[in-house]
Amino acid sequence: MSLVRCVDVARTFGQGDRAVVAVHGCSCEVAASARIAITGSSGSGKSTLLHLLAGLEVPTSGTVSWPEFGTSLAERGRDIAVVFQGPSLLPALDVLENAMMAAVLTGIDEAEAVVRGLAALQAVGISDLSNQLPETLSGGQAQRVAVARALTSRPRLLLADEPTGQLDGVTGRHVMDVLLAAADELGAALVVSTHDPAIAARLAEQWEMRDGRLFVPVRGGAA
Ligand SMILES: Nc1ncnc2c1ncn2[C@@H]1O[C@H](COP(=O)(O)OP(=O)(O)OP(=O)(O)O)[C@@H](O)[C@H]1O
Repeated sequence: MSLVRCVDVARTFGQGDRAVVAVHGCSCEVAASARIAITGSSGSGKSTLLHLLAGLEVPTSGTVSWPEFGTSLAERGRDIAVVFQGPSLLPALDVLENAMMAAVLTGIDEAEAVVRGLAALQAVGISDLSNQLPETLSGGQAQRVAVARALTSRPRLLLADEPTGQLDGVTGRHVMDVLLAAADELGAALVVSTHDPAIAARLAEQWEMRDGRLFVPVRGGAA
């Protein structure tokens, strides 16, 4: 069962002489139980591919489909969660409100969203920070809130863009522990883009982006 199917997908930014082809003719599928690392150097197209898988970028050509999810953005929003690269917390909301946000936006009532938010903050190890504002958090703490937020909608597809990129080794490993445990508990697919070979090695499949082209190893064989 595939959650996402990309067929000959390309994404170009800009036009004419300034056009940058971030992703070239990429075909791939994400299975329901997948654990995938997308590796590659800076600028190779990892974030663009992740955003295409999430439906946050529209392909310039080719098709992206989500056979198991609804066709509307709202329906997909219930099943797909993204941990973004870089700061993504809303500064006026406290940690719990930020964590609840994904659940609230998918129509979960507030009392249930609070329960889910607190459970997610506990899972990432920062429930004691619930009432603090993002400006008081370290980078590692903020990233854990971003992970907690992604969990509160109980997604079936969890996409994380360099979730450990700004973190020290210990904190990064803990964030990966949380993502892997959450994916197992939710029964979700997990796709993580990363520069870090040690992080990539924790996922069952390694996909590589090189200059916008995707290389997916053949199962049980050579790349
Ligand atoms: N919105 C945009 N407008 C113009 N160019 C873009 C845009 N987004 C990405 N690009 C370009 O597309 C290419 C791929 O970028 P992308 O961010 O997907 O790579 P990446 O592998 O995720 O890089 P990094 O590891 O540094 O985050 C780069 O040349 C980048 O400059």
